[in-house]
Amino acid sequence: MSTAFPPTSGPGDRHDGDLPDGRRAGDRLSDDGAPGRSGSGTAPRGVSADGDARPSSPDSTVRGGEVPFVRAEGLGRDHRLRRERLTGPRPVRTALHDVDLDLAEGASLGVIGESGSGKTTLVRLLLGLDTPTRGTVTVDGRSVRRGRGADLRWLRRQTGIVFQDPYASLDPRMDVGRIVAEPLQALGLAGDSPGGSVGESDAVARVLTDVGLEPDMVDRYPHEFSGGQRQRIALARALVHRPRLLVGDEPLSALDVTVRAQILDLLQGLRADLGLTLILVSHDIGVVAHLCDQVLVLKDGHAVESGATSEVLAHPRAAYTRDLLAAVPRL
Ligand SMILES: Nc1ncnc2c1ncn2[C@@H]1O[C@H](COP(=O)(O)OP(=O)(O)OP(=O)(O)O)[C@@H](O)[C@H]1O
Repeated sequence: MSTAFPPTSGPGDRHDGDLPDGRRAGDRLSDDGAPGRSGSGTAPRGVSADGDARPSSPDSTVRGGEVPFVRAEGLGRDHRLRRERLTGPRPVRTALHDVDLDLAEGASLGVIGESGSGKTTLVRLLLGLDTPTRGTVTVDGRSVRRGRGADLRWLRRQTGIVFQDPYASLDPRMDVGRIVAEPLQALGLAGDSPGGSVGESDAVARVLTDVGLEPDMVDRYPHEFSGGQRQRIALARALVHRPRLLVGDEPLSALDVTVRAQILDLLQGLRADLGLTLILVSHDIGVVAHLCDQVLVLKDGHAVESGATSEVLAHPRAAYTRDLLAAVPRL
């Protein structure tokens, strides 16, 4: 089903510019964006405190609210592997099995599971960075489709992404001002672009302040910053165009414990202040418990459990979830 919710419109939908798709976690981020929030997005709907979750079930859903901002239906991804012999069929590895997911605007979803369970695959499909073998994705009621003639600028404008490695994700040749402004330029939102309307230096100064950095850091280069500061820069870049959806693929795991706590608090504050919808991929169940009101547990590409985080953590139904929780020394 390609669900057609009335798409909200806003200033972000009126600009041109895009970046190529097909990136993997760790790629430089410059392909997101939305310069303002759409009308209905200003008051995040979110999920209720108890998460409005449906009963957990295999390959089931995270039902976050009445109108899903992000919806995946029957989402699956197979990879054809190389033949071991010249004859015979090419074996298939299924990275994701038919996952359904609904997430209301303003809600936060943690995607957890062991390495290789399909977390990054799911996120890449949701963001239109990879093409599903099966199923559909809609964001804000619009179909996320790749391929010839596809134009995902509208999605880039609504999305910010933060990756794991704050060292690899920042271009060492660019100063902070250029790094953070990159999405505005790439999406044609900066005032000096045709049709662009966002004052670049003001937007950069504002978002640097939002993430706890000084606006006068714009002339400095990534190597002059600590890991935590770099992740703040990456966060500033992800948010400079005021996206509605923030996606973090292990954004804290490369940081040491103290810095991790600071960035965790920062993310929590930003999410509330900016009314962001959050999808967070993390190995760290403690991080998910802190930040996310919904959780989806993946195992071997299957959604084995989903629901309100408090409920899933307190009463895990799937044996796999219980094992994951047991593997955490203390939440
Ligand atoms: N291009 C590809 N070709 C073949 N197999 C792939 C490809 N991309 C991913 N896979 C496989 O799909 C499965 C899911 O991978 P994915 O990267 O989504 O896992 P993950 O949960 O994000 O892992 P990690 O936590 O280690 O990042 C893995 O078995 C992986 O080897």
